Amino acid sequence: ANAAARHDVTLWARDAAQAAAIAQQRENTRYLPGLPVPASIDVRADAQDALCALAQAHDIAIVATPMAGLRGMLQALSGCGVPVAWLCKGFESGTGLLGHEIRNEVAPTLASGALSGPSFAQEVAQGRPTALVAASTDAEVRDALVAAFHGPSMRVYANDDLAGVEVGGAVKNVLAIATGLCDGLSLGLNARAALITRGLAEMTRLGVALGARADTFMGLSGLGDLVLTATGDLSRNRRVGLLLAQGLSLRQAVDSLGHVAEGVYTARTVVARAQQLGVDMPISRGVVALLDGRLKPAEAVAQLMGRDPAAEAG
Ligand SMILES: NC(=O)C1=CN([C@@H]2O[C@H](COP(=O)(O)OP(=O)(O)OC[C@H]3O[C@@H](n4cnc5c(N)ncnc54)[C@H](O)[C@@H]3O)[C@@H](O)[C@H]2O)C=CC1
Ligand SMILES: O=C(CO)COP(=O)(O)O
Repeated sequence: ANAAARHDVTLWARDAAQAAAIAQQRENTRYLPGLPVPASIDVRADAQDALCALAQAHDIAIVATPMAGLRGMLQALSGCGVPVAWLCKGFESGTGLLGHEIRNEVAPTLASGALSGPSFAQEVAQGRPTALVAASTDAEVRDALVAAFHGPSMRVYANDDLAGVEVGGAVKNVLAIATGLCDGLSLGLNARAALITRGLAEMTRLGVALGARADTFMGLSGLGDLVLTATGDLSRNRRVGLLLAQGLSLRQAVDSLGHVAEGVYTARTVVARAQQLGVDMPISRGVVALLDGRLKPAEAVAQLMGRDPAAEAG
């Protein structure tokens, strides 16, 4: 809706029935109920092999699937000659790859990037003020994203550190599960601030080891999205933590959301990649132990607090 105020926008959905319902009702009742889909947005469900033609009618294609759908969408859109940006935040299950690493595998020459930062979809759709980061190593992609989305209710900042922006978006989901758990166990505001701050430190360590710049993590996709997701009750990842603290099983928690909580699928990869690189990520490790059922919520907290003293930096 934000982009549609100034540009021709086509919304493509893989599910024809859902596309028809959105087109007719002018509302996505399943995923964003109560928020109008502007009449100017053309809603379609063309076959996937017709996606290229659809993309070529526009300046940029935006992929808004969970991480699990990104590979297929990049395959479908590679070779269309249209820049592509994804909104997904996470590491791909199975391969453990970030979005740009998937792109390197399936479409290495595709002009592409990520649009990320603190942005609950509901608030964006309501037109509330939001700031995003357009990340790409390709200046034309950054410019295309700014041209598409920068407007009265949305500021879009450019950043060429795609790896850093992607690590921020992926790791904050894992840390939001931890913070939801902390709040669900009523551990207090001191504990929440400590988790967010130490979480930012471990996110930054992993990002720098993966080639990102440390300052990126002080920006919108690092600190910004971490604060939003860890403290905002609209977050699905935070809700997973809150529900686990109430004693629900992981399956019950995930099923009750009705939406993807990427941190659940990303946590193991974060820890595995950190271990390969010799990076210590105690909070993420605790989340994985909890998700795997190896620790109960209170035991995960005790393990975190029981570690040896350490220097704050480094
Ligand atoms: N909802 C939010 O506030 C924000 C979400 N994101 C990220 O965007 C991504 C998508 O999130 P949501 O739209 O909120 O998730 P969602 O669970 O609400 O909706 C996912 C949509 O993708 C479709 N889908 C699922 N698997 C697919 C696949 N394999 N191929 C194609 N389509 C598929 C579903 O049918 C559904 O329409 C996630 O990576 C999330 O982290 C980023 C910023 C904000
Ligand atoms: O990424 C988001 C906001 O920037 C959405 O977070 P959740 O997926 O936890 O709802």
